[in-house]
Amino acid sequence: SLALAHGAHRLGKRTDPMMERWRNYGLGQFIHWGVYAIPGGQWNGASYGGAAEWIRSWKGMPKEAYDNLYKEFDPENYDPSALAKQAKEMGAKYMIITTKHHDGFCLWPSEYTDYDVTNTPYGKDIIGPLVEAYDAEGIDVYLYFSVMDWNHPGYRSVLATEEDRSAYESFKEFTRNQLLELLERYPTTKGLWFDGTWDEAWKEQAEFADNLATEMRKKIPGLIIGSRFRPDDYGNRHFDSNGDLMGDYEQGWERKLPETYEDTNGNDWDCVMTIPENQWGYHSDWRGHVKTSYELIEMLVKSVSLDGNFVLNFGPDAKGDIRMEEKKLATEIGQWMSKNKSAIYNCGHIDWEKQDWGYYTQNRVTGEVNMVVFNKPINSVLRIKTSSKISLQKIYDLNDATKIYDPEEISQDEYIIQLGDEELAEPKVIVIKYDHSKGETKGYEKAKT
Ligand SMILES: C[C@@H]1N[C@@H](c2nc3ccccc3[nH]2)[C@H](O)[C@@H]1O
Repeated sequence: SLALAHGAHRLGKRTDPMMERWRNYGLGQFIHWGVYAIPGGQWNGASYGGAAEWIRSWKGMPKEAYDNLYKEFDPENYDPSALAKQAKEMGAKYMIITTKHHDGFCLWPSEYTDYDVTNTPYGKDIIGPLVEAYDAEGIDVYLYFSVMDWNHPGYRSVLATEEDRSAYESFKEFTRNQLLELLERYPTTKGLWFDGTWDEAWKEQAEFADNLATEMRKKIPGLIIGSRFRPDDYGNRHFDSNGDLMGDYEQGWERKLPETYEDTNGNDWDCVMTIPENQWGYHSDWRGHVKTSYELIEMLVKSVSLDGNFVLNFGPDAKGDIRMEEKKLATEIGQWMSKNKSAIYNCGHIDWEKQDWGYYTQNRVTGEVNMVVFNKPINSVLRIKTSSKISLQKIYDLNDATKIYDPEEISQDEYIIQLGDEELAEPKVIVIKYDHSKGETKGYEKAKT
């Protein structure tokens, strides 16, 4: 393998308590909020077809107009504790808030730029009260930070000239200052979620990024930083030139999910997901498919079944209100979570053969296996193929203690259980207690073919 000065500094998963806590969250909330919520995807009577937080890049949005929107930022309905309570009700264990998106507008009072909340009619820190409110609800806070910053004069996507390079040095110093400032102001932050690090200019900054990550972890020991921050010595990102993950978890699943455990390379990972097809910031005109609570619950369960966390995005509007569709989904997901959280929190992958009826999650504390059933077969029979040499002790409906399932062994390590006749009204969790006692099997002979 290549000798890298700034590649992966650790092989395999982090095993410290802060990362164990992260690994066991299951469900998180993303919040995308900024001045892009003011136009909300519309300008001059036209609707932007892209992601609302990218409207500045749209030819229908004059840059001058966008860059003055901050003078209108005055979210009179902003209510951090209401947001935190809603997240609690949904069952989120952590929250990621955009401190600064690609446009460079800072939701905290930054010493290093005037393009921040202090120069808006609102005039106050947005981030601080949100951190306090979520901490008070026991929901861990992570800070989203976009390295790409369209507002900073020193920002470059490519370093073509000497002028670019000297300007970019001032941008790097600015970036370091802002990150250290955020950790200083919000020391209960558990980690940083970096974005906007795909530019060629940044891919040349292996040493700078590596040193900055080290410096940030000196300020907050154990700080959790994903794979989207650092480039390696050769400009490779997420995975270094030896194919090793750089960062504490893989941050590559944006609006998509791995299909199999192999797709995860056995790493920790998160999936960040929008409710519409592709809107992170508030867009007043959601086009196309808006996901239902069952679709989102299936994505959550699938993520946990493959050892990942599922982070669902909310985009408050210009006044700071959460739109009706998001409120409804938070409530519906919360209703399911309130009855089935033991199949999500502290759970992860088990290498039993995936079945069509749904997903397995294994509780890392109790060892119990959860069958999360989404698809009831036409014959109401659920097939269970376990790993070898285990014996099933008890199979029961998580939400109906009177419902015990009697497994019928149909071949080596293969069983079936019979569901009742009733239709599934919602994803059903069936719990399997098992142990490794030498299960006596009927000594099935494999067919000789
Ligand atoms: C988490 C998501 N990442 C940002 C983003 N910018 C992109 C540019 C190109 C392709 C995908 C992108 N996602 C989105 O604006 C959102 O913040």
